[in-house]
Amino acid sequence: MPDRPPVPITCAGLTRIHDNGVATLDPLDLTFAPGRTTALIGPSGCGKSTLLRLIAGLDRPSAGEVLIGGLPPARQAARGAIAMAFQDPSLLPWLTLRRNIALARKLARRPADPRLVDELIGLVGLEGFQETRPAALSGGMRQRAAIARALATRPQVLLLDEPFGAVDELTRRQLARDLPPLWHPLGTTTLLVTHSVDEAVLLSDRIVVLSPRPARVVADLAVPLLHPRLPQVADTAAFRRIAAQALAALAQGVADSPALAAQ
Ligand SMILES: Nc1ncnc2c1ncn2[C@@H]1O[C@H](COP(=O)(O)OP(=O)(O)OP(=O)(O)O)[C@@H](O)[C@H]1O
Repeated sequence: MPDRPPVPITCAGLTRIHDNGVATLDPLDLTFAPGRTTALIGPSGCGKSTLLRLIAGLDRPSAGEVLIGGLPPARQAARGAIAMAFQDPSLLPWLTLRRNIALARKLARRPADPRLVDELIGLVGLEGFQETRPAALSGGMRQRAAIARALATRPQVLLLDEPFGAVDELTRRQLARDLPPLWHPLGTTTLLVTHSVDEAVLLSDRIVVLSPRPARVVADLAVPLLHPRLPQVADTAAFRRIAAQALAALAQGVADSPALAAQ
């Protein structure tokens, strides 16, 4: 059962213009419903990571605002409500895997829970590596450790930026099957950035397709497939139809992009 209530995320008129003048968001108006999982897909460089960083409170918008359960991201981050697993997991090199994950709970002001920590390590397939330091883990293992670390805080908001990028295909499928049941019962509002359309359909309740930079919403697709989803769902007509719609929207966004059309 959730011990903290599910929260919505609202982005209103959100723009980020970097110091070099690069504008990443068009501005964006998006609301993410409490407890739902949304996949964000879009061409490389369109602004997906920028959007996630703004929602995480790691960056500030040039205009507009993000509210999480009515509060600014920095306030929610300070109370340990937000957890992230990014492409390049920043595990502390001097701590073992178990201690890295336990520390995340401490930083999120959650009581120690060694059983949960070990359970998560097992679920991401790192059983036996509890006392190993990050340097002795492969890139894919470190990514899985980062996912366990994010889930260990029992967050209200979970931000996943290409979390399976360095993970092999079979392990990816296993994680896609095993991980969502960990955050669904908590009512975690989850955003997943991925380059894989199939991963987006498999893991999410909704897919937001973004255009090339500056990102605007090209399509907003519901994924009305029942949970839990076994990998075989990818062979169903409903799954393939949604994947085809997402792919077509991606292509349309690129075709309609003024920047690319001018090249
Ligand atoms: N700190 C920064 N300073 C200047 N430009 C930046 C900065 N961060 C990002 N950008 C630019 O903003 C744009 C969007 O970057 P972002 O990382 O958000 O894209 P993305 O959609 O996540 O890309 P990818 O799918 O390749 O990871 C890119 O053109 C990038 O060069």
